[in-house]
Amino acid sequence: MSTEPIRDEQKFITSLYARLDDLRDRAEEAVAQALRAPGTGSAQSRLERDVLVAEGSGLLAAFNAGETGLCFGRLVFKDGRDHHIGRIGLREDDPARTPLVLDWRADAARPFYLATGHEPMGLTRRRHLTTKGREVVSLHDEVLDLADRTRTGHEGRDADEVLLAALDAARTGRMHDIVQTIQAEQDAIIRTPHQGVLVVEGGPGTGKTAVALHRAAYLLYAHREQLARRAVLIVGPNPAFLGYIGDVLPSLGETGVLLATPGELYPGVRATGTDTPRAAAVKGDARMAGALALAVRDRQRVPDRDAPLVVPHDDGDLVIDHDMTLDARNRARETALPHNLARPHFVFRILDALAEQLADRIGADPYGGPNFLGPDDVALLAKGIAANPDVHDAIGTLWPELDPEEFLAGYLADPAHLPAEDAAAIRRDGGDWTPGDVPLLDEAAELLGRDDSAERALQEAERQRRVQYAQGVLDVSFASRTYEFEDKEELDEDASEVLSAHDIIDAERFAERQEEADHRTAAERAAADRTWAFGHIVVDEAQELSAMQWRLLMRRSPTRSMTLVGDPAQTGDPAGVGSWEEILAPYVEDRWRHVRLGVNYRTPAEIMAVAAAVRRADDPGFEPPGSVRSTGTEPWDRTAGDPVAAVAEAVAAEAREGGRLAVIAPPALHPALAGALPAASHGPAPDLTRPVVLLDPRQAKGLEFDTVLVVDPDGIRAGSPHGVNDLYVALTRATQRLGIVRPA
Ligand SMILES: Nc1ncnc2c1ncn2[C@@H]1O[C@H](COP(=O)(O)OP(=O)(O)OP(=O)(O)O)[C@@H](O)[C@H]1O
Repeated sequence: MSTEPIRDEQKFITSLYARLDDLRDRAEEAVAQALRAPGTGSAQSRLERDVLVAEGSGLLAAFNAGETGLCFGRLVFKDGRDHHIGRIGLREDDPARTPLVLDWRADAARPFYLATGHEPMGLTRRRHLTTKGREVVSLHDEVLDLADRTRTGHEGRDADEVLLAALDAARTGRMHDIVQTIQAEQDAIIRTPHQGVLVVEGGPGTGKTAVALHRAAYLLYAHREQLARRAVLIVGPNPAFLGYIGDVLPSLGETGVLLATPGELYPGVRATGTDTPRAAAVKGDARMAGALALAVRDRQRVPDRDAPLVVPHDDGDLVIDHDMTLDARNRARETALPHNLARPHFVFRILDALAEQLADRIGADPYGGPNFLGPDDVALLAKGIAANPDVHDAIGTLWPELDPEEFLAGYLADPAHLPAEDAAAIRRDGGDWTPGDVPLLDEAAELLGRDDSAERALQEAERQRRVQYAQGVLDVSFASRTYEFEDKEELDEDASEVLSAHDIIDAERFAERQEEADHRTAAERAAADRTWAFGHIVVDEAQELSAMQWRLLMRRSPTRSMTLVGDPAQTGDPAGVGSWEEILAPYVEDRWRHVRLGVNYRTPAEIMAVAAAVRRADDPGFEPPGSVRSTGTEPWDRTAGDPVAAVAEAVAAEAREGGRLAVIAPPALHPALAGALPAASHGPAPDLTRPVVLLDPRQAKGLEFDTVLVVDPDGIRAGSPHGVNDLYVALTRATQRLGIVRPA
């Protein structure tokens, strides 16, 4: 094998890193200088500093991402074009700003993922470069033009060699990006236009999570301005999963993303409680929306005919009676505003009616003539009544101002408008909020509304002033841009300055940053704002979400720009919704796209056969996704009188193989197993980077390990209404070896 091509590539890679170092130094210096600058303390100087810091920080994140695997591919075209492909794009420091390496997301990089012998897309050769640190360790060439007789000695026998090496690599407890080996079917999904709802379905290990994350990175690249402002939200099933996937986007240079579990989507509330499966199912059901709406109406009361409210007043008692309240309530409800926003209508109506009542009494002509009081007198009376705190207290008992948390706590203590057994399942007096309560709090917040009109008007006027100001500063910055960061289609010169200040920050966001106190990114601000509208939402394990959680998420996505990935065969949550049609019809009818991934990249064929047999017991026609590889290692299956001791023994034996190992067992066995496996990480947020972790099947969702031991499969299956799905999930987590331990 010739070493010359490796030497040549090494020379190129070394020069590329020199360029990266140079750009990084400059960006670092720009940030440091901006922060050091004394400034005048004026709004103008603060804005200028923020432009520089934002620009420098965005570039630094991308440059740091480039440190590992900066360049991993090369495309040689028949027409003489020759491009290197990398994690980020960089340009030469010359007047022509010659592209050095293309961003993997650029259109020109697509043949790297799509070209085949049948459809070479103009390529003669595609090269995969494998690097370790800054050193080129191997090359793998694919010749796509059979007429091309040049040979480098690095032509592989098998085009999938690079992919298989990636799939076979030992796991680290953290998901890695797949930019070097994205498959054609995955590439198409990653680059699907961002408008509308895209559902990505596929069995275990088909790369749904990987594809969803790369799609987020692609959309941030293709629509940077819009998405940097509105932020991208990624929803995953539990904190361990979010930790597992948390490195992928930063490794692609993207940081403007908020990762959250569904239980974290109501700012200010930490859902630390747990619901019974029955309570979770009731709370997740769409009927809860109706029940809560009725419960809010219950708080809009009318006194009985024979029990009006009487408020003593200087000019005689004020009587708030049935008819007066009913009329005020109807008027307020007719506004169709949320409870707290309709409240002023109710209040004014009652105050008017009371003023009339008093006027009728005081100014009545005993001889039946017109009232003695003129409009000014009545207005004065009304003013007096409006200033009377007792009147407001009385009105408050009829139409109180309500806070979502207080309201929901009250509702859960005595749940109304539900069948008795459902109400009993969710009844709770006090205690911690649960993930199932979060969408109910959000629903309550929607139904109640917050009367912040005065506050908003003031803020808006101030914001407009700042936006105008910021636009001026940005225009100055745009005119004097200095960076050569290549980020887009190489031929599209105008679009190549994507990471200049204009793209990282626009006038609106920038103006917001002008407030000294608020230097947060869009993602940070989104995390704190219940009414935030995200630019795009990715939902992983989407089959787990309840109807109520969907209502919450759809409110966060008014444009319905969403990527939903999931597998109905893996549904574990008792509140999970049955079909995509059922989930989506209320929001987008049938206007959504559905794509499937059909190849299992994780689980070897031997393990998949065992997992599929479990499902076939209930569903003989069940077809799992085909595994891309087999390892020749058959799973083992043991019955043991002392399953805990058997697991400890098996863990010790498997440890010799190295890599990461997970013991997946029903929660009831965890205390005993944790005792027998002192080195295992376990609990609500296990450390997945440890060599051994102990998980229950729900925690294992979305994760993968070199070796998996499934303990008491029958117990897992019997453990919940979706037990068979939980077992299927547990059995499909291994990339190399699977063992099963059954209690005798
Ligand atoms: N094109 C690819 N190149 C390299 N690795 C890949 C590729 N596609 C998927 N993988 C790997 O396959 C494994 C499974 O991918 P992923 O977790 O995204 O699957 P999934 O469909 O979300 O699985 P599940 O539904 O079981 O959680 C991961 O290790 C992922 O990195």
